Amino acid sequence: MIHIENLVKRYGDLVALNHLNLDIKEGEIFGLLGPNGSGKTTAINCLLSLLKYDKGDIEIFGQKMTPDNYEVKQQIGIVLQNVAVFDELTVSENIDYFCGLYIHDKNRRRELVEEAIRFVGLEDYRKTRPQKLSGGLLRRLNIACGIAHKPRLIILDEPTVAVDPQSRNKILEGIQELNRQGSTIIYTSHYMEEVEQICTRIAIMDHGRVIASGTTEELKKMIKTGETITVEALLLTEKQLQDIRNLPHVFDVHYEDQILTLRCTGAQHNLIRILNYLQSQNLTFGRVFSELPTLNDVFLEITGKQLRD
Ligand SMILES: Nc1ncnc2c1ncn2[C@@H]1O[C@H](COP(=O)(O)OP(=O)(O)OP(=O)(O)O)[C@@H](O)[C@H]1O
Repeated sequence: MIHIENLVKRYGDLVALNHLNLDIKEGEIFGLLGPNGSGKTTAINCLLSLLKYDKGDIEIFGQKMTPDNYEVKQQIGIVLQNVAVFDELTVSENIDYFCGLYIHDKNRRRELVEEAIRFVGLEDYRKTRPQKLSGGLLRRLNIACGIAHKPRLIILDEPTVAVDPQSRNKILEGIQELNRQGSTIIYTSHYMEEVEQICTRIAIMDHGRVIASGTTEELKKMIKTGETITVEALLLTEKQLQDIRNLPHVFDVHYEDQILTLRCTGAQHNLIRILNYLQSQNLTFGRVFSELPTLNDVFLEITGKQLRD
């Protein structure tokens, strides 16, 4: 459905997109995950022909994307980072206005506006003006305006930045429902938990390039970490740390502020082995937990830095 090939975008000397390649299929909730400044917004703006790029090709629905390809643009719903609604219109009127750009039948539009209001949970605010809405509710209105006409493709650029948990859940549920109803979704975020929760396929970006892509499971299989074990409150000597490093399947040991973090390859009994060792040394310890790899581990192993840096 979307094909991006060798996309290069420079802002002066800064290379914001460095030969970006992406393929997105119909029916996906496709997550574009990357730290701030990795090029997600630039990629979306180029995709929508809102921004000129230096090199590369973009195809949407099998057609070359150009600034005046209105046939393609008609089928895309956009929710950008900056809220763009009219202060002088109410919640319903705003949604009706944006929906009216695509749907001319008044009765059909009434249904769609009502559905969009329910989608984002703004039933109690139909007649409220945007200035009276909290940040989270305003973002929900922004989303309703972008999706009410039920486009074939919906692009959301960091829709949950700075929203309260209730609004965030409502937004994530709404996106999944839109996808069930037939829209393909592109979702950019630097929150890996969100991307992991809703996206069917993910591309991880860094420095304007895709550094890994696949389903969450596929991404996690690309890395060495199979399990991360954390043990709280210990007093470990250098000799003991060395013993721990030498335990089978342990490949990275970090000890700071009396918290021991071990990264192990996927194998059975890693936790038992470390607990047995601690017990054999008569060491006291507090909470112990074992976690499966996260997308942050994927990012960490590929780039050497945390996603949240
Ligand atoms: N108009 C601009 N002029 C100059 N540099 C820009 C401009 N817009 C973005 N950049 C730079 O391009 C790079 C990519 O930015 P972009 O906004 O696409 O990243 P992002 O992944 O969307 O980040 P964020 O999550 O902060 O939105 C960054 O280094 C940014 O500073």
